[in-house]
Amino acid sequence: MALHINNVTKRFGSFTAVDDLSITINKNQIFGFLGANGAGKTTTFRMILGLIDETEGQIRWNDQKIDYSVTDSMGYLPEERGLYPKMKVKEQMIYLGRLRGMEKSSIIKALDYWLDRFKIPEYKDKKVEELSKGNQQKIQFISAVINQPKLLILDEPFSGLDPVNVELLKEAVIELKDQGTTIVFSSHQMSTVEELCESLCIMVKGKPVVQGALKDIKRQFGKKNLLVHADMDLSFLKDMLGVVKYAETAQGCRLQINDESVSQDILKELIMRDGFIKRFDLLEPSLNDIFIEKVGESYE
Ligand SMILES: Nc1ncnc2c1ncn2[C@@H]1O[C@H](COP(=O)(O)OP(=O)(O)OP(=O)(O)O)[C@@H](O)[C@H]1O
Repeated sequence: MALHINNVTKRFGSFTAVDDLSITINKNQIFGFLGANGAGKTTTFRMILGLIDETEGQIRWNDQKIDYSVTDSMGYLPEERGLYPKMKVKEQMIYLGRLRGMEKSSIIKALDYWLDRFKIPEYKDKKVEELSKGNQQKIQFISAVINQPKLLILDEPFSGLDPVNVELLKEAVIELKDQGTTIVFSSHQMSTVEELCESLCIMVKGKPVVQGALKDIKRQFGKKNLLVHADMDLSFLKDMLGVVKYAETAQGCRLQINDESVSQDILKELIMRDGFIKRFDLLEPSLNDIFIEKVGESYE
């Protein structure tokens, strides 16, 4: 099972919101969509779900065009959350589950499971408007997964959640992946994307500017981070050849360097200066570094 997005473009009038996007997302994968506000993530999700038509190109789920015959096996957490505030959680879930062709008994069984999982069983008979924003979000997530979807699309699922609930949701996403669900999500939380996704795409103005497996993206980025903590004035490091960024932090000096070999030059220089070196860590670039460079260029 795979989701194929082939040369997809979406125009609204003369404005191009998604520009020649091609991606394959395999079964059991968690795929991340990143991009600045307005980059085209939500538009892509709506096309995947068949809510809007692509202007050019095609999207296929298991080689099939996405229409009503397959949407029962999909789950969607939309960016504009859409629960009925006056309806009780249980009634709402029964309504949404029935729309997807589920039996009432299996809806209740799944609802009980997820409410327990999210540690909110007491909200089953509460109206949605009585719940906090974070708890409403968990209910919205449950509504997206109540039918055990094969393809799950989550638009900003972690926004507005406290760190404990982010963890609960991350665990749920991993569990669904392990059970065979293909998950596509967007997020502005780089560390979460880094933890969950093997593959991702960074979009800028509708175009994919970075795409592929996270480990390859990091390798191709080339630059590395270096953390140096030593009993000496380290400010000379900012003038060394190959040092792109320099910042003093509580843990020491955090540098971005052009490539690994620069770290050897720095180490030699530190040894020559004869101060006590407490820490010298060569680190992979973070997704945040990559995002800021790639998306930042588009602001210039
Ligand atoms: N129905 C529409 N008509 C006209 N323009 C639209 C429509 N839907 C989206 N757009 C435009 O397409 C662009 C992409 O919007 P989209 O919502 O896909 O971005 P996004 O990456 O999800 O952004 P965010 O991170 O802010 O949610 C935006 O410039 C938006 O204004």
